[in-house]
Amino acid sequence: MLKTYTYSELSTADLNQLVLRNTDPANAIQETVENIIQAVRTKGDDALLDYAERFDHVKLNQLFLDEEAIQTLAFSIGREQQRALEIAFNNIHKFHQLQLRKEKKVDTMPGVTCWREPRPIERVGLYIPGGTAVLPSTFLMLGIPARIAGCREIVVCSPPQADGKVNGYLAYCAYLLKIKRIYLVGGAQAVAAMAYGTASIPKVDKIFGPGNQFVTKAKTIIQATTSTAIDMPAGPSEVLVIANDTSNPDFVAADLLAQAEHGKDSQAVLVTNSVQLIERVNEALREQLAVLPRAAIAEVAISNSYAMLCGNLLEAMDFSNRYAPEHLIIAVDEWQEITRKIVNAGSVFLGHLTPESAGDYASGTNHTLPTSAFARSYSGVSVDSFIKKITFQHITPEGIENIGNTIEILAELEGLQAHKNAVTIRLEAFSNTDSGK
Ligand SMILES: NC(=O)c1ccc[n+]([C@@H]2O[C@H](COP(=O)([O-])OP(=O)(O)OC[C@H]3O[C@@H](n4cnc5c(N)ncnc54)[C@H](O)[C@@H]3O)[C@@H](O)[C@H]2O)c1
Ligand SMILES: N[C@H](CO)Cc1c[nH]c[nH+]1
Ligand SMILES: [Zn+2]
Repeated sequence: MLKTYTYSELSTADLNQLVLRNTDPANAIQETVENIIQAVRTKGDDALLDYAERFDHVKLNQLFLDEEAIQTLAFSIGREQQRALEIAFNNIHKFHQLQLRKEKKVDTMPGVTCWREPRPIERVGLYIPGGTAVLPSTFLMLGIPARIAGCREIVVCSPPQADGKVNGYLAYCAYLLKIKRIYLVGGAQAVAAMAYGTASIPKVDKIFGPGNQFVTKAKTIIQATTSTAIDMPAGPSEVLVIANDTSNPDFVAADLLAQAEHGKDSQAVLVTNSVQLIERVNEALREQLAVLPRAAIAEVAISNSYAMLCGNLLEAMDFSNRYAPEHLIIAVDEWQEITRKIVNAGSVFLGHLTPESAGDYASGTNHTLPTSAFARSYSGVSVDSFIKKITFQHITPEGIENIGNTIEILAELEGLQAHKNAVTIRLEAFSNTDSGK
């Protein structure tokens, strides 16, 4: 089961190696993805149709589902599932709506007023994974903040299923989000299509959404080589659970497996000060894997995962901060005391009754989160991710009097005479006419 490392026995180099999640050491994925991007740029829709056949094993007649097709699929699902998606929609909406806060204007000097105003990113692309599992919840996690932000055009791509459509749950999310078209494109080719545009798929300003290694690699290449931005690298799922003798080993094992079942490249890390807990969690993992439908996937992920034995909870938190997990679960009685020590994490789950699945689906927080240690510098998706904040300023006659000389001196010391002149000319005009606007 989980291989075990002892924190105090590891050198800094060993620790760095353990927290490094380089999923493409031979650069094989990089090469594949570069080729896909190039094919989409040169062959457009034809390349997308070819890739649907090659990777998704489906021959498509057209690259999208229209409003009527979406409506039919949406209402083919059960009432219980509709209700659950609606409750999730409402909770996610409630949590995200609060993120639209108006900022105050500030007078930095009398007559010099500065402020910021939000404007939605006009054209956004949402990628909804659909390879090993279709994730309608991801559609809500991306579509709701995009709608709250007020984005004008929302382009949605998801891999086609075997019947050449998307599943009904995804269609029901489109209905809730008032999205009238879904493009049947998956993987790196979807990212390339939204970055460059094709005859069918509009080019967008920013691409959002998680995905497998091909999707994540495509996003990072697009970010570096085009003017299309990305939300963040949100690749294979990860969880780090901090636990001790107060933890329930069955709950801990369940949380580790919940992320392990996402994909063979997922990682689940247990950090604890208790050897006994590691043994119990291993036992529980065996029991739960025996009845898990996706055991074949989860077992590979667990074999690439590990337990870290620490001296105490502070050391455990220190390791967690180095690892910067996408999801951090603190499954101990003393969670309140150590929460203050969190420096790096995408989303945090506190106590024994807060499974990570709550945030994946329905509590309200966003599940599109930075992976591969990017939680050191990125936040998860929020309404802010769909907005630009533009700065504004206005200077009155009193203001230019107050600040003018400072600007002149600073422009002079940088040797930028034209900058200085833009102020001097105004001060002179103002002093000549004794008027200003
Ligand atoms: N970090 C987050 O916020 C977050 C959220 C949800 C899901 N996830 C992760 O998203 C991932 C979803 O992955 P998935 O595979 O199920 O779906 P996916 O939609 O990301 O990928 C499926 C596509 O991958 C492409 N593909 C498959 N094999 C290929 C190959 N050999 N060469 C080139 N392209 C190929 C195909 O085009 C296919 O349509 C999982 O790893 C999951 O952990 C992360
Ligand atoms: N755990 C994933 C983020 O890493 C999100 C998800 C969607 N559905 C289930 N889980
Ligand atoms: Zn999940």
